Amino acid sequence: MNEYNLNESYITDIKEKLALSTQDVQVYYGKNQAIFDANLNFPRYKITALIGASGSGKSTFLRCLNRMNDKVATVDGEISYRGVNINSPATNVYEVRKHIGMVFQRPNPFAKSIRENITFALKNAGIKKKSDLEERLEQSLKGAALWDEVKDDLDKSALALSGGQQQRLCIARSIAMHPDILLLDEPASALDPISTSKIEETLKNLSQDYSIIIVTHNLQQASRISDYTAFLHLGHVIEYNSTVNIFTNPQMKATEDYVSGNFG
Ligand SMILES: Nc1ncnc2c1ncn2[C@@H]1O[C@H](COP(=O)(O)OP(=O)(O)OP(=O)(O)O)[C@@H](O)[C@H]1O
Repeated sequence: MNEYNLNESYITDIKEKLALSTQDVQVYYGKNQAIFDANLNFPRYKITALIGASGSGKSTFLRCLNRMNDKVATVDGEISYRGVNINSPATNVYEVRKHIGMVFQRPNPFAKSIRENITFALKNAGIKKKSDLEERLEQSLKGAALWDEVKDDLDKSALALSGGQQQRLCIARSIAMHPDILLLDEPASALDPISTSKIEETLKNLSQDYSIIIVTHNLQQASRISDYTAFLHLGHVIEYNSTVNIFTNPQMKATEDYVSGNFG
């Protein structure tokens, strides 16, 4: 395996409005440190991809951004969202997740109807009026490009949908809560190429209204859909730049090797 200097990095300065930023984030699983000094600024209404080899810490880092690591890891440092350090123990985790939603690798709809998958959390959040629920249902299914396929089957089980449709339902479930930021952990890796391209198109459209951070193994996917890309190696953010620069003009040897397939 090639040896790279983990203390050198190239992190571009984001001049746009920010959705979220991390300062000196360190993550430990017991005594093992999985993320080292992550300082990243995520721009608003853009898609940022996290790339890197297996075990480089992409999912660990993503999961910090809406406190999903709370019970499994120790996360030090600050994660700033609208002027608040959401990594502080004083911050209400449920409140954080209303603003920062997450979609996982495997589609995980509830074993309920399509309608209930969307309305369940809304009802829990206090939205009771039928017309409001119906409006959110339609809006979010349209946002996830699923409405036309399911509008006549809203009371059918979500589990009867295809994998790709289930994943778009999970995206709809997330956006129904009107979050600001959407985190996605390899949302298309379990899907066929047609479903993958539908998800990519959906995310591109959603980035007009949401700030999106996506973990992907698929370098073509990162270059197709993201505006910025962070390359992680062994828990270190080695390079962060516009996606065009990461793929055509990488500043660090490790990034160059990774994007050109000469890594490892
Ligand atoms: N729940 C956990 N407990 C202990 N160690 C973990 C846990 N989850 C991840 N790790 C370790 O943290 C490091 C980073 O793992 P992580 O899953 O974040 O990497 P990744 O880049 O997302 O990998 P992949 O692409 O394979 O999903 C690895 O060394 C992994 O073994």
